[in-house]
Amino acid sequence: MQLFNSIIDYLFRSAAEAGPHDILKLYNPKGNIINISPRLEPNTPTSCYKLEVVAADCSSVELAVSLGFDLSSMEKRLQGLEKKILTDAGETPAVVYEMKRQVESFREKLESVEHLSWLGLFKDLSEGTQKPSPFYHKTTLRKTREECEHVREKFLQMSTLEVSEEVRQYLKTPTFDNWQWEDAEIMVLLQVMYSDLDFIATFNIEPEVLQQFLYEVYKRYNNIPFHNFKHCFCVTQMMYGLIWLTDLKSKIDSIDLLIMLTSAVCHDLDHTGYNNAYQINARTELALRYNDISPLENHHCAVAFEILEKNENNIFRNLTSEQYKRIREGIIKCILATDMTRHNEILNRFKSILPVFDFGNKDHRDVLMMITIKVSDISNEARPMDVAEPWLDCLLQEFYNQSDMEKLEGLPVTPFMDREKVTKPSSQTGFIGFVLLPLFIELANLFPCLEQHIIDPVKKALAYYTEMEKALEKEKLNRAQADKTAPAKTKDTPQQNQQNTADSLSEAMVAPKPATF
Ligand SMILES: Nc1nc2c(ncn2[C@@H]2O[C@H](COP(=O)(O)O)[C@@H](O)[C@H]2O)c(=O)[nH]1
Ligand SMILES: [Zn+2]
Repeated sequence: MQLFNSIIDYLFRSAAEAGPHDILKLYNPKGNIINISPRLEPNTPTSCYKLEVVAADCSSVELAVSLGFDLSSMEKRLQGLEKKILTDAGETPAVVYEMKRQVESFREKLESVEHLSWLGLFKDLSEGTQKPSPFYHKTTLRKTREECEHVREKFLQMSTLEVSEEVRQYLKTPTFDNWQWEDAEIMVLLQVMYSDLDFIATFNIEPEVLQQFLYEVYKRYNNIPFHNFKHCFCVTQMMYGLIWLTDLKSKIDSIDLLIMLTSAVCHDLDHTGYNNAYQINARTELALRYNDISPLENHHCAVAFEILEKNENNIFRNLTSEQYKRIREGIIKCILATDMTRHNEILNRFKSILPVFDFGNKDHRDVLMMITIKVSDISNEARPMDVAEPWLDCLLQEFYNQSDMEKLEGLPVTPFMDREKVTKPSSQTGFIGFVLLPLFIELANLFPCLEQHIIDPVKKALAYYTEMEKALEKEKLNRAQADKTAPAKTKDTPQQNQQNTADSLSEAMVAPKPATF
């Protein structure tokens, strides 16, 4: 029976992707908690059990240490006391019931997600604001007023300075290194883009209005690892680079270019660090508002137009209503196109028109604009390795945060975000090979000059991560073999393990073989 119970426990843990110390709660169709046991009635599609994972073990040693007492042993003592009183007095006194209620309520508090952060079981919150806690969507997500004011002041001071010709040219290339620039400087660089594409003169955009618009945009990007203001800048800067590299100015009109650049600026406004799958599964306010249809992208777009609604931020305020209508329609199309679930649909549309592509055809231009924002959005790997790799770290940090939260909340865990399944190389080889390159190659089919700028570096990145993946696999095999052949051998220390992996990696990196596509 003991063995049976363990197997059942194991099965439920595996199904829920719960860790060995997580608490599993099983509810019957009426919503009552029931025991997980071999005697459970089979469920049916109309009478489902609900399985909930709570990632805290109230009987764990760590918890007892952090609380200063052991909740489980307290419960046992209470049970013993209750038994004794019952035998002595014949009935359980009210005070015991009250104590039991208090212990139960405390246990419930401990098990709820909101309270795990202060226990420090999952994250050291003293790490500082650079690394947000996994609970950042509930706490530190928004920028503070002081932070915004400080950046605004700096930006306004800097915006009167002349940006050198050297920087202006560098800004037009995909090799641009965003990590060298702080947020106020980034705002100046965005201003330069509007200016050097002649938008200020063509659309009569007052400098103060552009500054106010950029400031509002800055404010509405959150302090999260990846989808932050620096990501907004990188996507916009890649879009800007593509416009120059392909000489789009000579092929399409300024309004389309203005749509493309502004869409990139606004495309992830107020991202909370949790993707659409999470929004939908967690039934967030956004998913409810947008009926599960691209909730994030709809929100980014709505926030953009909310900003533009205010006259003092409205960079399009001197345009005719016809022009405004066209811009609004274009921005909505572009931002909605960044939902990756539409990737194949948009790519296939582009592929079908490529053989007859006509810059004079509005439908063709619309698809091209969607493709360029998509390329810009996922273009980190087209940048030099020392610029791209930190972005991957940021992305994985955000992914892991989401999957941790999904586990805590008992939601389906997004597989490509699971820290137990995804590594840096495994994340990139699949993404580059199946998503990024096929998309980039099609854009380069229309503009062959892009080959050296965006395809070559991406191929290098793929080769790099393919080798890294092989090295990690090799290291894993070596370790498994060593464990098998020398079971009595003392285990490597974490430092030794790290050294072994580093040795395998450097061995593999010396002569990377080009990957095949
Ligand atoms: N594994 C990787 N996934 C990536 C990378 N760059 C982007 N992405 C994924 O695409 C979406 C882009 O859309 P966004 O509008 O949300 O920015 C992003 O969320 C990731 O899921 C990458 O280098 N590797
Ligand atoms: Zn993005």
